Amino acid sequence: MRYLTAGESHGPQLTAIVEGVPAGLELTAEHINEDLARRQKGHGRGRRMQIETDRVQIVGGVRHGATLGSPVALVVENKDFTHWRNIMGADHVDEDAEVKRQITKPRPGHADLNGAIKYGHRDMRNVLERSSARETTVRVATGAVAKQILKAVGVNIACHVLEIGGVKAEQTSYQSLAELQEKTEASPVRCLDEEAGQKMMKAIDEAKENGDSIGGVVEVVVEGMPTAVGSYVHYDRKLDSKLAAAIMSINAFKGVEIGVGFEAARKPGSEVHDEILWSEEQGYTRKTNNAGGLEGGMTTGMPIVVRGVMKPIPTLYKPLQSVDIDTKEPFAASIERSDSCAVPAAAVVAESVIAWELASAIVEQFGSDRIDLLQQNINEHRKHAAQF
Ligand SMILES: Cc1cc2nc3c(=O)[nH]c(=O)nc-3n(C[C@H](O)[C@H](O)[C@H](O)COP(=O)(O)O)c2cc1C
Ligand SMILES: C=C(O[C@@H]1CC(C(=O)O)=C[C@@H](OP(=O)(O)O)[C@H]1O)C(=O)O
Repeated sequence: MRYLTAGESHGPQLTAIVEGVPAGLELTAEHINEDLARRQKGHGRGRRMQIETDRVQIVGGVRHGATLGSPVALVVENKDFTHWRNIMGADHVDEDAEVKRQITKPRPGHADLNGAIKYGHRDMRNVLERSSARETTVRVATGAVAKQILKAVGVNIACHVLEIGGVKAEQTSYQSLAELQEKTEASPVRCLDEEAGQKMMKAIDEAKENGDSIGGVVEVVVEGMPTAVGSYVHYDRKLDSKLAAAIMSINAFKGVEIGVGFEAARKPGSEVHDEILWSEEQGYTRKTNNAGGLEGGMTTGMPIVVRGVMKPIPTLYKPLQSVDIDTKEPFAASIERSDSCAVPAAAVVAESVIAWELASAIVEQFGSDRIDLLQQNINEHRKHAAQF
């Protein structure tokens, strides 16, 4: 499967075209809207989220709640566009100098300066409109399609927040993914540990009061993946490399860990590698899951555990120093609105991009035209792996 997205943050809409979705998959706007709403939530979001109520329009590839096998086209409208119609000039040319006023002051931590140099834009609005994380809206929509594929083959996925601004969740254990989902959905910071969640909210409020911003760590957990999905034979077919790239593709994400991740550097091999067990009922299992469900670029059948670190939001009310590209004079940027922390929202984005990679790997390995054949192939594969 593959997809492309198009659209600017303050343009009329975001669009995604998703190709290779098997025919016969149950898919409605409701499935997607649920995740779009989850992405909008979270303590620390700015005023833009009060303007938008993200809803998808499925404009291709689906009839009467099921996919056709043709490209699935998804649209999410930017309500804020009504305020930006003239500035964006998406459908007309406006010669009014005030309307076309250029952004010549690059914001540290954003794509502004590098993007302007790369594409030769003297007006950095031409960069920031597309580099904005507004695009994650349609990536969550494509992730919701992927989640329908995962659901059809018995794979469940959830996300939660482990850390914000140095406040760590102490209590991170849960009985089931359903419990994890339910509890974190009720938390304003998507954190399982209520007490830590309160402290995280306080940290966000304090950062905001100080004109600052904070980042954090999110975790995605996946259960029910068949064993031996992915490959070890080529760098670009290793599933762990695809998951890492997916996390790193999210705006503001600066690091990724799978399983024990960086902790592996501080432990001996005997405490890192997951010993192999076999039983009549369960087939092959592992004593531990330090590998986070991946070995040799393939799934082990144990839960997949991926974490990502998000840097603090770069646009600050407390201005950072930069240089005007026209005058070359230094200036301290002031801003109108921004999120002060988007870690809870970014957790949903992380869940979506991981869902996409896993569903793609499944479709690639087990066939792609019809969801019923895909289900049959996976059932066969599960039997093969258990009896192996
Ligand atoms: C859900 C989400 C919301 C974000 N909101 C903002 C924001 O309001 N203000 C801002 O400056 N950056 C925000 N960012 C981060 C920037 O988009 C990001 O730092 C920027 O595009 C530069 O990319 P890089 O940090 O990956 O290098 C957000 C990121 C995500 C994932
Ligand atoms: C619009 C979203 O996030 C935006 C991401 C973003 C950025 O620079 O990445 C900047 C802000 O946009 P604005 O400048 O319009 O307030 C956020 O609101 C969204 O998540 O849907």
